[in-house]
Amino acid sequence: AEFFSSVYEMTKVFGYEQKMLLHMQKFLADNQEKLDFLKARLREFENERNEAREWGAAYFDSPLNKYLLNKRLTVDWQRVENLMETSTGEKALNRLKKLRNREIMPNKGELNGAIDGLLRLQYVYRLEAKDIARGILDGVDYGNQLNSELCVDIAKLALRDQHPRLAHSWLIEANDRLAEGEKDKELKPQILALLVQAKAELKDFRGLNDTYQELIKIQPASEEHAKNYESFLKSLGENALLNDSKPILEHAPIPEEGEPVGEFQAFSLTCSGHWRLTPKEQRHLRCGYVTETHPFLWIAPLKAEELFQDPLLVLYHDVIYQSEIDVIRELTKNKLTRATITGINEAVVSNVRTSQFSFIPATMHKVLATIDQRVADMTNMNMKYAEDHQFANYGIGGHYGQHMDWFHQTAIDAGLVTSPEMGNRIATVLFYLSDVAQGGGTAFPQLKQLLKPKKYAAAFWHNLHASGVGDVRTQHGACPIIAGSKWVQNRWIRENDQSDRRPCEIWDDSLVTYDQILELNKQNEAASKKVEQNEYSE
Ligand SMILES: O=C(O)CCC(=O)C(=O)O
Ligand SMILES: [Fe+2]
Repeated sequence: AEFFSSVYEMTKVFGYEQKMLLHMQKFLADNQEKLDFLKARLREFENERNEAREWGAAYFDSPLNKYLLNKRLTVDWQRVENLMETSTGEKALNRLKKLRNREIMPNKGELNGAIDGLLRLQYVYRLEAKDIARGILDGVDYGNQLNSELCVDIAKLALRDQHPRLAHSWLIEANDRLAEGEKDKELKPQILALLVQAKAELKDFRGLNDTYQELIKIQPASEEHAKNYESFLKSLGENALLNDSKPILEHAPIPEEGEPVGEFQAFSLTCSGHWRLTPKEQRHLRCGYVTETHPFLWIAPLKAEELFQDPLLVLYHDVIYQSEIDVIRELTKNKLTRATITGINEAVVSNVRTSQFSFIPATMHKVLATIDQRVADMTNMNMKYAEDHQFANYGIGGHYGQHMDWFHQTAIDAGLVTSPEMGNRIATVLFYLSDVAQGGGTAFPQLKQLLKPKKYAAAFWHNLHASGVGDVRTQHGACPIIAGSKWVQNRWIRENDQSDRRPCEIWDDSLVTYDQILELNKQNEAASKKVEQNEYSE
């Protein structure tokens, strides 16, 4: 059902839960009625016995009493037994079960998916477990509390997904949140055992030892713990620095200028706003009205905001209307499916892209054709070779990791690209069909740009160099949603028939220095001379 990847699905499920509540109420009412009846019988029987006791031995002298006792022990008790035997509220229970077994309902795997989403939010936005457990997400208080058991569940997944820092912070939180009751007494050794594991991965050997000692104090007989500890000591070998104590930070420090940074890390730093352009770097960027591309624009100019010049990245404001969005919502109703990414041999469902999407051809509705005319005005491109309109909805925690929109040759060769004859994706127009309450921006790590979704706006960028080579600087992704629901529309424009719109060049404009371009020209000249010579020699 993949319900966690879309708020749209989540509202449906939420509606079903309302019905489940009603069935549970019915179940309770039926059972209450039964219990009330049984209680009344119990009191009746007790009264009769008390009366008998008052009579003493004389009780059995009365033939009437004999009869009453017999009647009770046969018919009345039989009735009670029968009633006790029947399962009450079965109908309500079956209805409840049926609802929960619906396709759309979340399953255990999706519970993990929801925790994954939460961990992603924590990692990307550098949130603290302490705050999340109190219901505070990036400064906004949602007022819910996570108990110790839930914190342990989250920690387990964090450990499994190689986030020992996050696991560590969730375990500390779980420990702080232990309550008095029996249930939480069982949790304590579990928490300590997991802490030992996390501390081992974080190489906090001193802390590990201390935690282990605490663990065997409350669970001395556990062979499993002892075995884990043994094998851990062995793996450390000679160099076990058991006195090494390390303060454990919940998040890795922000990398310094020039330090190597992983791609997902760079994407995350852009999402969280830690990577951004300085005012000086942005000084040459302009905002303005665009009127040149179509005479109609003299009446209704486009509002353009330049975000980057090379590669070109522009944000257009107010380029789609509520009436159009209403049509789109109607067109995509019940058509969304879990998004996939292009894998090695096939499209695959992946945690890298958790959203729901649908492709709709422009011929489906005249509104889509109108939008395309506007896209042509915005981009000065020929829309004849554009893909179908793609609509996507992201739920809480939903995201799309860093990627390039253009196709790698390997994907084309493997036959994974639809209509490869239309060429590569020369440009993208990404419409924002909703605002997003918190998070959910579009991040371009290489350009240090974070676009906050703004309803009715659209981002436009070139994916390819003028030579047709894919431009790696256009790498981007959808940051995870903290709160709200995000709707976007993608227009992917292909290379075909654009030569009069964006003339191609033989050099690759990723070669930023002029010297490099001259060098490439020289090579090209030499190569073409060689071709000429070959032609003459034939
Ligand atoms: O939703 C976003 O912000 C970006 C989506 C995206 O990059 C894509 O669908 O290719
Ligand atoms: Fe994209």
